[in-house]
Amino acid sequence: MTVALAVEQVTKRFGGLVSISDLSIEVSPQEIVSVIGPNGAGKTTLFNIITGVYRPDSGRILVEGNDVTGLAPSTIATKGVARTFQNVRLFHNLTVIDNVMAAMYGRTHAGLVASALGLPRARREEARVREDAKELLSFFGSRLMGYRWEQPAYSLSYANRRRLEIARAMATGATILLLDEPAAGMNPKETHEITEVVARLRGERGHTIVIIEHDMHVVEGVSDRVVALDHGVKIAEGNYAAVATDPHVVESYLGRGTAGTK
Ligand SMILES: Nc1ncnc2c1ncn2[C@@H]1O[C@H](COP(=O)(O)OP(=O)(O)OP(=O)(O)O)[C@@H](O)[C@H]1O
Repeated sequence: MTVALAVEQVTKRFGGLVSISDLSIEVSPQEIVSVIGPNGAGKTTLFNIITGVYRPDSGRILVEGNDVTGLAPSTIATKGVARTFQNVRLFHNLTVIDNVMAAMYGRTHAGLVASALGLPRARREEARVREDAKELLSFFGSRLMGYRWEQPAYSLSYANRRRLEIARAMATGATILLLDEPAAGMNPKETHEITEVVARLRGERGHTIVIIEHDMHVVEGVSDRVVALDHGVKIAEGNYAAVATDPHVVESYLGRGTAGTK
């Protein structure tokens, strides 16, 4: 089976600092892989390299076997990779449904401009995209129900804004989702829900998922495999139990008491 996402011997330096060092990770289709590690370990840099924000100094990124290293972020997005951010990024003045539709327009024919001009074909397409957006939002059940669809994003609770960010990533049509700390800032109930959402993204929608997460309950709950980074180096990889008890991981990360506290 083709590997969904491959990070091959990637190194990234910023000046004298090696942020990612000779890192290799393979993610199978519909696998959920968590990336853990202390602040500054290189987790966000890894996402930035996969999505084309940064070009690695060496190494390659393969999506479904195709080399995407050095391609523009917008091009890599069309290859089926979408991400969410640690700090939520939405169109805050747009409604919930318009946020989702805007993400979908990247893959429709009419596009936003034609739609804004109200051309007939564009109107038909807009109606179809709106239905797709509603169907997609129904994935989040009562949390993003009908009465919320016309509310501006800024009026949503923090947890709902995070859900909407995931909805937007799904709306791009991506198969591979990179989720940057989806449970950050959430209370225990919301954290539990997010764990279920991540599992359902794979189970019901067939997504392949890479997740950066500090909350070890979430990591334990969702991961097929865990990769631990420290100073840009992979220090452990395996199932949750193996990585969470790995002496190097305990010493560099878990032992500091920084994990699972958010
Ligand atoms: N654009 C940049 N310029 C210079 N240094 C950078 C840049 N981006 C990241 N770094 C450095 O690379 C290292 C890894 O940072 P990164 O943000 O990837 O860590 P992280 O594991 O995501 O941390 P956190 O848990 O705090 O988000 C850090 O030392 C950081 O200062």
